[in-house]
Amino acid sequence: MTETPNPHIVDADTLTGEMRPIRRTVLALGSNLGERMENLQGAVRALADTPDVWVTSVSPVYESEPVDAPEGSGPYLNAVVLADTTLAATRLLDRALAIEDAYGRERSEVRNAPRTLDVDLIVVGDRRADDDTLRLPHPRAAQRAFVLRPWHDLEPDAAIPTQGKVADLLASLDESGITRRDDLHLELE
Ligand SMILES: Nc1ncnc2c1ncn2[C@@H]1O[C@H](COP(=O)(O)OP(=O)(O)OP(=O)(O)O)[C@@H](O)[C@H]1O
Ligand SMILES: Nc1nc2c(c(=O)[nH]1)N=C(CO)CN2
Repeated sequence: MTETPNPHIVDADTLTGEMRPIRRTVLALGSNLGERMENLQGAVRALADTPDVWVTSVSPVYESEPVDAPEGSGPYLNAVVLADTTLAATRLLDRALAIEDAYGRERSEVRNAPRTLDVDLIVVGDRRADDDTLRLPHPRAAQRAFVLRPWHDLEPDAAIPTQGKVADLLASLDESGITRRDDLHLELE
């Protein structure tokens, strides 16, 4: 028997223009190659300049030891950006990848190779995705203090859908590898 699609259930990503809902998004930025602060600041500006994306806050900057990275990788600067968007999650991902490219990101066969800029989608509203090109919520965010700590600075009561409260997840992680850099600030003009 073939299933008849329920006309009352609408996939928000298929809606167009003004019909699309506004979604709260959490994006994680990282850089461990080149001018790290310039790369992160460029990413914040590029996100803020993206039509249909409204950046609402930018976290403090953390310096962090590379996690699961090849020998010789340098320390990262990490930060988190909160934004509202009416873009489909797939379009936001396209934009994130284009911003990485604009800041000299080279794609390597080596897993977690050093990079000028990484822009990861952590949460896009309640959107779930589970294929190679897009996984939401980000499957590794719950184990990453360099994502959760700056996010917690902005939203102490935040939660990752199905994975738990950011504060509780952080309590189970070793944060000794991350240091807040109060001498560094990302501007949100
Ligand atoms: N939530 C997501 N955010 C960003 N990229 C994602 C996401 N889910 C899947 N991807 C896919 O992952 C691919 C590889 O991304 P990338 O090389 O930046 O991974 P990574 O940052 O090295 O690893 P990690 O995902 O563990 O942070 C991208 O081309 C993208 O299609
Ligand atoms: N400290 C730190 N380690 C990492 C990071 C990162 O942003 N910061 N990103 C990775 C792959 O995305 C792998 N390891």
